[in-house]
Amino acid sequence: MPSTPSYLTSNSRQREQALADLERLSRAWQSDNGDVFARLCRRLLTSLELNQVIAIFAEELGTVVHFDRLTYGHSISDSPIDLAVGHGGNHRCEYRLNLAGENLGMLRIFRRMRFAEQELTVIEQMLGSAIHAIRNACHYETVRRAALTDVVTGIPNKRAFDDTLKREACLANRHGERCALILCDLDHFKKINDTYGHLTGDQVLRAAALAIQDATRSSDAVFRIGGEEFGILLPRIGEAECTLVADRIRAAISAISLELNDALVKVSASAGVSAHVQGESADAWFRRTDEALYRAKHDGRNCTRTARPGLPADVTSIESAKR
Ligand SMILES: Nc1nc2c(ncn2[C@@H]2O[C@H](COP(=O)(O)OP(=O)(O)OP(=O)(O)O)[C@@H](O)[C@H]2O)c(=O)[nH]1
Repeated sequence: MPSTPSYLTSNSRQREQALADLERLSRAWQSDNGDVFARLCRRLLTSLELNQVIAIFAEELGTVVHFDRLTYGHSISDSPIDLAVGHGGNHRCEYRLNLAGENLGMLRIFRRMRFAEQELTVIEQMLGSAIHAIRNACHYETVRRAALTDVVTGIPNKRAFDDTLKREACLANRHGERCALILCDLDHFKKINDTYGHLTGDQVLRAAALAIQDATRSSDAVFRIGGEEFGILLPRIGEAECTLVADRIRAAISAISLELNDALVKVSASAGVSAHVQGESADAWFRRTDEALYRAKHDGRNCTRTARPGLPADVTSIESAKR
C-alpha cells in the first residue's frame, strides 16, 4: 500500500494535485494488487450464500486494508451479518449498496484509526468487484426464503417444518437435548370457509398464526404445515410444560374474533403434544404427535391430548438416527 499523501488542505490547487496523486497511487496499487482482485472475483464465484459472500469479501479486503469489524445488514436476511476481527472502533465508513436502483443492503467497516483516502478508494474498488456477487446472493436468499414461506400467513411452511423437525430430532439424539412438538389444528374450519368465504378463512388463518406466535417464545418455531394445521417446535422443554403452552395457544386462538358485517367469526383449535423420545426419528416423532391430535379431534375437539410413549416399532436406534 503506498504511503498517505499530505493532501488534506483547503487550497484548491493543492487539492487538485492531491486528487491526481491519489488516482496515480490508486492505479499503481491496483496493478500491484491485481492478484487480490482476481482472487476476490474467483472466490466470489464459489458461493451464492449471502453470509459466505460477505465473509469472502471481508477476508480479501482484510489482506489489503486493515479493519477491526465489518457488518452487513439487509431486510431480506434474519439478522445482520457481523464479522469482527477486533473490537471495532470509533471510525467507520459505510456504504448503502445499490445496483441499478436495487437496494442491496448496508455495509459498515469499523476501526480505531481514520481511513485514509486511498484506503477508501481501495474499499470502493473491491466493492465494485463484489457488487454483482452480492446482488446474486440477495436474489438467491429472496428465492430461498420464498420457497420456505407460506404465502397466506407469511410464516415458514411445511418444507421448512420438515427440515427443522429433522434437524431438531438429530440434535436431540446426538446431544440428548429436550425438544417438544405441538400440532395444532383449527376446528371446523371448512364451516368458516363455507359460511363466510375463503377470504375470511384466510384472515382467520393469519390471525391464528399471529396468535400462536404471540403465545410462544421467540426461540420457538411456528409453521403452517397444512390447510388449517400448524406445527410448533419448542426447544428445551418437556411434555408437561409443552401441554401448558398448547393450552395457552388454544386459548389465544379462541380469543380471536373477526367482525364481519353483523357477524363475529370465532374459531377454536385442537392440539396434540409430544416430547421427543431419545433415539426417535423425525417421522416417528411426528406420527406420535399426529396420533395425539387425532385423539383430541375424536374426543370432541377444542382440547389438548398428549402423545403415548413411542412404540418399539416407532423408535429407531440412536445409531441409525445418527447416520
Ligand atoms: N381459506 C382457506 N382455506 C383453506 C386453505 N387451505 C385449506 N383450506 C380449507 O380448510 C378446510 C379444511 O377442512 P377439513 O379438513 O374438513 O377440516 P375442518 O373443517 O377444520 O374439520 P376438523 O379439522 O375435523 O375440525 C377445507 O375447507 C379447505 O378448503 C387456505 O389456504 N385458505
